[in-house]
Amino acid sequence: AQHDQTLFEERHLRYISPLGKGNFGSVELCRYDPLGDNTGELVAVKKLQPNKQSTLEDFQKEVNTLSVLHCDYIVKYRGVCYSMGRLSMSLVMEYLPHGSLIGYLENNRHNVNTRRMLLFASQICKGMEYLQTLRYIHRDLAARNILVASESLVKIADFGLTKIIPFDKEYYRVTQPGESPIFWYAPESINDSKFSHKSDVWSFGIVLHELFSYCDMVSNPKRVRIIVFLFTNDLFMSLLPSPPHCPSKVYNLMKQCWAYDFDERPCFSSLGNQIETIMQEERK
Ligand SMILES: C[C@H](Nc1nc(-c2c[nH]c3ncc(Cl)cc23)ncc1F)C(=O)NCC(F)(F)F
Repeated sequence: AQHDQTLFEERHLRYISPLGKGNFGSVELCRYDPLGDNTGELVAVKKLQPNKQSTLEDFQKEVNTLSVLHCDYIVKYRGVCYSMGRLSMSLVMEYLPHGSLIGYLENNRHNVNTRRMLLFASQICKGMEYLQTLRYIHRDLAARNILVASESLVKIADFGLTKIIPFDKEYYRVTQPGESPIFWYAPESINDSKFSHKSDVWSFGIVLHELFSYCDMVSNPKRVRIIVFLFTNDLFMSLLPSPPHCPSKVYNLMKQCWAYDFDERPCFSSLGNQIETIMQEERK
């Protein structure tokens, strides 16, 4: 069947439109149409844009990472497409028409209620728990990197910064700090370039805040800059205030994720359980 095809021939990959720019490359909507009759499947194709940071080696790592991830809450790998005689390659992934969580929350405020946000949060937790079983750290968990598959399913995407934690350590120290927006970074990641499952948990707390504030906080960069200024100047980070109408139990989850000491932050399985409990109560 075409679905387990991992090699896509460039001549059948029809460009349709741009989707966006990621960490190291741009993603385009294409149709893989070997029959040439527009019956082929739509796919999201990530092309490497070599610049000072990103190299083919980084991109190859991203491809290798995604190709081994099999989880309902992670965007599906479809295969690769070589062009220019294997000199350049593209990553072919499933195309999810609802796009990223940021756009979805902005355009669907009315029908995204607390229960749906909790459902999305629990799915992101499950995806992160799965990643952790393989010792992967995402390092760029943010609403912009979450895809909406349907009104009841979200998936984690963009594994451009993902690293494997060495077997003998509980964290990964990055040599060259990238250009990722530090607003989602844990203190130890900003101060010591240290990344771990617990720094992903800190970012998850920010994603929870994005979810429950319909990504409003992100869209007013003034507030974001003030908070980043406070934070990067080693002043005590005034924790983000609770979003309007956010249940106090959910805000408490966020605050747990933002414990300054990473040992005090909950793990993803604990977060998942706490979210499930809150969901039960929301149902009553
Ligand atoms: C750089 C690319 N940017 C964008 N992608 C898409 C998109 C729609 N539908 C999609 N289906 C599969 C994929 Cl891989 C992307 C999209 N929409 C808007 C974008 F700005 C990206 O990967 N962003 C991370 C994430 F996928 F989580 F949104």
